[in-house]
Amino acid sequence: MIRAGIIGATGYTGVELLRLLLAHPKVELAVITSRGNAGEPLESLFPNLRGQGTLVFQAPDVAVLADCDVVFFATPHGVAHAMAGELLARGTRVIDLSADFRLQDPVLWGRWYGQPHGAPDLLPEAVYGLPELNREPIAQARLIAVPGCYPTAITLGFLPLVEQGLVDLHRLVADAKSGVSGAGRKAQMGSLLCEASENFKAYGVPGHRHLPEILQTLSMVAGQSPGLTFVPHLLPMIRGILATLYATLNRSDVDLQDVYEQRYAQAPFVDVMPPGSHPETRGVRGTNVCRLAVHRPGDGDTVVVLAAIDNLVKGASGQAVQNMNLMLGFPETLGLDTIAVLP
Ligand SMILES: NC(=O)C1=CN([C@@H]2O[C@H](COP(=O)(O)OP(=O)(O)OC[C@H]3O[C@@H](n4cnc5c(N)ncnc54)[C@H](OP(=O)(O)O)[C@@H]3O)[C@@H](O)[C@H]2O)C=CC1
Ligand SMILES: CC(=O)N[C@@H](CCC(=O)OP(=O)(O)O)C(=O)O
Repeated sequence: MIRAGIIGATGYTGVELLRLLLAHPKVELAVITSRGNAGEPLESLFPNLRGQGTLVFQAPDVAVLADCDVVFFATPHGVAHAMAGELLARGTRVIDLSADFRLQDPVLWGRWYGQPHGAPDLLPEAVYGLPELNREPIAQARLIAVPGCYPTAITLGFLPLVEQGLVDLHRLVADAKSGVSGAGRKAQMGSLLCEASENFKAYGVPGHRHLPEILQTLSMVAGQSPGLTFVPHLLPMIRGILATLYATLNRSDVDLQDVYEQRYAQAPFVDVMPPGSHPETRGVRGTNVCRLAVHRPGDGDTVVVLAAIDNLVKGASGQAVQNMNLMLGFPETLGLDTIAVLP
């Protein structure tokens, strides 16, 4: 058994990690942290987890966490900057769900996140934890930057087209919709029931911090910088992201369905649906699966890709566990073979 710790176990991605790791056959959950609820038993915050052992929340303390083989950061941006270096120095692997190590350029990170990068010395060893792209580097890594939720759906959707140079790189469009849990559990006006229900809106049109993250990956794959218009929206639901992606084909003699099926043939968590399909968020709710469908309306030169994920699972905690499995040499799907919850 490996010993795991979760920093920020009271938040939405933290409790999703709890749900997955408590059921993981190779993991002993050793430390769960909360600053405000230290000393409280697990079930006092999460009654659904009553009966799942005797875990008690503890204050985040590197000396205690360093006894773990792997520590997950399910914390706001900047927290992993401050603590990851010491954990790594003490031999603990780090899987960070925040954006702290996603951008390779610390100056660019500072511009988008509004604070100076707190651990630029660690960036060279951080591996971007998208298993469908970086399976081998992840297996060798000590420090993983788990991709953001929108970047997971959008990158997986565009990847086959961009890798094979099938589309005009300067005219990519990602129209993406997220449930409210994407904003986290902390109190904020936009997440209130009266604000977020019976409403549907776009946000971040002038620039969202996931844009540089998506561009970093697609540029690396394409060998040049693409042009991407990314518009996120907030949907009146709790979980899920649906990304509708548009691109202009630069050749017409290609079987797009075959391209997608071949690209993801070895990816256990990417489901390329049959031609004509429309993936939906409830079809992935509670699972680590990204469901994709590729369309070419009217056999024209526009390709439309639909990508559905659960933002808290494939978009965060499930993907983090998938990374842990690869890092520790476990089967990639261990503890993640859950079936979607309806409705
Ligand atoms: N929600 C989502 O869909 C996704 C979120 N992410 C990222 O994952 C991270 C966590 O997100 P989410 O779970 O939504 O956030 P929440 O706001 O729901 O939870 C954050 C947790 O971090 C803890 N925390 C806050 N500040 C500190 C600190 N200084 N030191 C230690 N712990 C701290 C809090 O616990 P306490 O106050 O009890 O200590 C809280 O439980 C964020 O970086 C987010 O951007 C990534 C992909 C998707
Ligand atoms: C609906 C919603 O608010 N979603 C969040 C993104 C989810 C997230 O937390 O991503 P990071 O890990 O990159 O911060 C947002 O748009 O800011």
